[in-house]
Amino acid sequence: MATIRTQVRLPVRLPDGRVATGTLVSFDGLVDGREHVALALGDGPVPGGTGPAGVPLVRLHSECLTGDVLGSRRCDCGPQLDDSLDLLATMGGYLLYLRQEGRGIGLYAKIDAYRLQDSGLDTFDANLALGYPEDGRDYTAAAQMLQALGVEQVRLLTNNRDKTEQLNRLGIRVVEQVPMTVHVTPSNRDYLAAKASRQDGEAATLGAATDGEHP
Ligand SMILES: Nc1nc2c(ncn2[C@@H]2O[C@H](COP(=O)(O)OP(=O)(O)OP(=O)(O)O)[C@@H](O)[C@H]2O)c(=O)[nH]1
Ligand SMILES: [Zn+2]
Repeated sequence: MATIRTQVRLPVRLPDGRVATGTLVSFDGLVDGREHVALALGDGPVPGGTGPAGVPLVRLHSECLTGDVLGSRRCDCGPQLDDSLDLLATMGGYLLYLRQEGRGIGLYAKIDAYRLQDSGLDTFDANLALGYPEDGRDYTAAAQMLQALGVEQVRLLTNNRDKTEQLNRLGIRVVEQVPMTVHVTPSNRDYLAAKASRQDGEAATLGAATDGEHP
């Protein structure tokens, strides 16, 4: 069982320039020993909003240094992080920032996988060619974090059915899977297409937005 270790107030700049007051939470006892954090935003779920009152909106965001920090256009993690912060600040809820870089294989391995993708493999075959699973992410620590936060039911912001299924199995009830906008650019088109065709249940074409890019 995990417990809350520390919580601190964290003002965060939202994509539109507004500043929201969040609370950053760290944990003791997480099963994988990684430094995952939760960011609580807003005043909690809005009664009478789009979902059942009292059930918070939650985003499980897997770390992506290239997309989240450096603005890489090879994936759509950065714009999806922005969308999540924007929505969570408005509706209230939690961002769980999970240290699962490269779908769990780590940053250097992801960079190796990118090099293989540049020679023709898709995102999943590149992982397999390096001896890694297509997607090795386990959300047990995420479930522990939610339990420590006192959250037993969630409206989960994702297109990835594996997240929903794992959380349900781990005792966190996903009452609704809320789709994310997919941000398509010329640089991530093949990556998103591979995800859509290879991941069963991935609603990757839902709400697609074409983001401008000047090569
Ligand atoms: N190994 C590997 N990881 C990648 C690649 N591109 C992005 N990632 C990682 O994938 C993770 C994000 O996963 P996505 O598949 O984009 O999205 P998701 O979290 O499964 O699903 P959503 O909840 O719908 O966003 C991050 O940890 C990224 O670092 C890649 O080509 N190879
Ligand atoms: Zn990414």
